[in-house]
Amino acid sequence: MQKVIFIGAGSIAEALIQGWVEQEVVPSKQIYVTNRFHFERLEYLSSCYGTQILQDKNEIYDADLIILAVKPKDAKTAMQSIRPYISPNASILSVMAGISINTIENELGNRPIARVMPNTSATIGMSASGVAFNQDATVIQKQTFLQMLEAIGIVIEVEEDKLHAVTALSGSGPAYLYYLLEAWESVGTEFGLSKEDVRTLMIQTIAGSAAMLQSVKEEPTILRQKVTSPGGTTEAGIRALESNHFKEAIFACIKSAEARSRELAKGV
Ligand SMILES: NC(=O)C1=CN([C@@H]2O[C@H](COP(=O)(O)OP(=O)(O)OC[C@H]3O[C@@H](n4cnc5c(N)ncnc54)[C@H](O)[C@@H]3O)[C@@H](O)[C@H]2O)C=CC1
Ligand SMILES: O=C(O)[C@@H]1CCC=N1
Repeated sequence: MQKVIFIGAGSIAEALIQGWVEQEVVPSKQIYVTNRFHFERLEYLSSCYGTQILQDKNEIYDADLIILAVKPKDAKTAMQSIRPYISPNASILSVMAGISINTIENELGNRPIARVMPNTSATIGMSASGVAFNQDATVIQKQTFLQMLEAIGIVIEVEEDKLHAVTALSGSGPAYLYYLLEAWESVGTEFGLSKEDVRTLMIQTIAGSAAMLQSVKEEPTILRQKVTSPGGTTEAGIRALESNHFKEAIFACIKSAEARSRELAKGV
C-alpha cells in the first residue's frame, strides 16, 4: 500500500493505525487521517504514530486505499464528501457497523470493497475480525486485505449478512469482558480485596482460560466440568448464575446488539 487515507479518527481508527504501524504493515508517513472536527485529535495521532494530517481533499486522489471509520449515522455525509476526489483505482475498507457493501457501492461506485468488523484489540495485534468482500475484489486484492487484517489479529471471511452477528459477538465483545471485569472488581472489593489485586487475578484468569481454550482444544463444557468439583464452590456459583438467568441475559445481549446492527443498516 502506497497511500492509505482514514476518514474518521476515533477509537477504532487509532486501534488500526497503531496496529498497522507497529506491525509495519504500512509506514506511518503513508497514512493520512482526516475527521470532521477536533484538529487536535489529528495532531495527537501524528505525534503518537507519525501519521500525516490530510490537509486538502485533493490529496485523496492518489490514495490506494480509503478506510471508512466514521459512525454509521455519519456514513453518507462522509462518503458524499470524498466522492468527487477518489480515483477509480482506489479500494475501500469499511469498519462501519451495519453499513452495507451495497450502500458503499451506491455512494462511491463499483470498486474493490472489504467490509470489516474488527475490534479494539487491533491496538495490540489481537483483533478478532470478520470480513466480507464485494464482487469487484479480485483474489489478489482479497489477499492484500486479508494480510492487513491478519497483521492486527485473526480474521475470518463470512457472508455479508453474518457481519451483524460478528459485530454483536466479537466487534462489541471486548466491552462485555471489560464490563464483566468491572463487576468482578466491585464484588471482590466487597470481600476486602483491593481493586488492583482483583484486577491482577481476574485478568490472568481471563488470559489463562483463553489460552487453555486455544491450546488444549477441549470443549468449553469439558473444561468447565474440570473446574466444577461435585458439591464445591463452582457448582454453587454456576447454580446462582442459572437461577439469575445468565444464559438468557447473554442471549438477550447478543440478540439486541445484532438487531441494532441491522437497524443501523437501515439508517435507524
Ligand atoms: N469502537 C469500536 O470498538 C469499533 C467501532 N467500529 C465502527 O467504527 C466506526 C467508528 O467508531 P469509533 O471509532 O468508535 O467512533 P468515534 O466516534 O470514536 O470516531 C468517529 C470519527 O469519525 C469522524 N467523522 C464524523 N463524521 C465525519 C465526516 N463527515 N468526515 C470525516 N470524519 C468524520 C469524527 O470526527 C471521529 O473522528 C463506527 O462505524 C463503528 O461502528 C467497528 C468495530 C469496533
Ligand atoms: O458499538 C458499536 O456500535 C461499535 C461496533 C462494534 C463495536 N463498537
